Amino acid sequence: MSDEEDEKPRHFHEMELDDRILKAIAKLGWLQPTMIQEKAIPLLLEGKDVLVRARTGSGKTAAFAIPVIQRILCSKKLATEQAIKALILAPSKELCHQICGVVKDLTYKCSREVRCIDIAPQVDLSVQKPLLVEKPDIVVGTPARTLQHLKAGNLNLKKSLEMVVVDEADLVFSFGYEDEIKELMGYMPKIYQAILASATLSNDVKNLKSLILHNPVTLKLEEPDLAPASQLTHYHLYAEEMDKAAILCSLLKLHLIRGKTIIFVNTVDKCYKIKLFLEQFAIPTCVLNSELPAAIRCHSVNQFNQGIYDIIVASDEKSLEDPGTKKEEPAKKSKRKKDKESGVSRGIDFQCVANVINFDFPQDTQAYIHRAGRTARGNNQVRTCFYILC
Ligand SMILES: Nc1ncnc2c1ncn2[C@@H]1O[C@H](COP(=O)(O)OP(=O)(O)OP(=O)(O)O)[C@@H](O)[C@H]1O
Repeated sequence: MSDEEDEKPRHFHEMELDDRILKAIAKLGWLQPTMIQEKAIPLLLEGKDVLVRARTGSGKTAAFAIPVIQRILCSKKLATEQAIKALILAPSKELCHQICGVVKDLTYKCSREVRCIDIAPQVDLSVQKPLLVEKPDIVVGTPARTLQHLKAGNLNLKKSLEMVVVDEADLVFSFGYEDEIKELMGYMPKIYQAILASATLSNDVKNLKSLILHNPVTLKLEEPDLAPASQLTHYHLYAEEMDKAAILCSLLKLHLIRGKTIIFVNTVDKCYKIKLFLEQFAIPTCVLNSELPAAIRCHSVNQFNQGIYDIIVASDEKSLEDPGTKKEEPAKKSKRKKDKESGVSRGIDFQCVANVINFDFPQDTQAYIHRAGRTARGNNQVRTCFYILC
């Protein structure tokens, strides 16, 4: 094969995928794999352990979900018994909900053959037990929740499990899941294929890698952390703190900022202040923060994605925690309960976002990257904007 042919992007239909997966991909409107999917899917189909490092919004979820589904469909041809084949771990309830949604989209032509359940919602264990007794092919959950079911004897992975995926691996340890992951390993079979997906290669990911992966291939794309300028434009506006709300309101009212918009702030209180302020000027908004119950957070993201609201005010105070401080510090001022398993700027797939506004300055480069990563996602070629008010 010539170099030129070698460099040509591959198409999904060249990856020897089941027809039902290809039909689902076509229904999603994905014309060709993203760069990380093109590289990761063939390796995963070969059964290799892979550490997938690619920028936020690059399509990592389908990069691991497609091979997982393909492998299950293949094993179904021979299997006589229904069994749990894949476990997907993610650090927040929103992400688990989202991953399960992607799997469901990709299995819409084979939903009887490949069943997936999300055990992250904090309902009583006994409510989910009957679902697990049916042995769905794929179980998605947070490490803590999965461990609870394993300890309660509702889940038995030792005999049947073939694949383990950890999504947003760099967050798993910083969410305080280190002990749970170590304990979880005791419930795994000796041999399984493991996949770690992460937007960054932190020390936490390296620790997780040595804990979970065996002789892995590390896929680290040589690409910038942020979407290219053809997809994403960055602007900054200088403003006094007290003028920022009025400026924001004017930009929206004058339609200088158009389309679906995420406004990031650094605290939960600010989230409500901005919402109330904008609503005084008849600008409807919804809010997202770690003090909202999980079901409401998922509802807010759905409402935004369905276009019921064009503006969401999100506080990503979780990502502001020092990743080095693994243990949760006792809340100093607020008596309100924050959900440890919530994630706002990390991994959430807000759909068709035209603008991201940093009402509060992101605390560090990673926060900047992850906020920016809520827009210009996948192969979306529509130009989007990232504003900073500082
Ligand atoms: N091949 C593709 N073509 C077009 N769009 C795609 C493709 N694959 C995934 N997408 C879309 O790209 C968006 C981002 O995908 P995904 O959430 O998997 O990214 P990610 O790399 O996991 O990001 P993050 O690190 O923020 O979690 C989604 O809306 C998804 O539907």
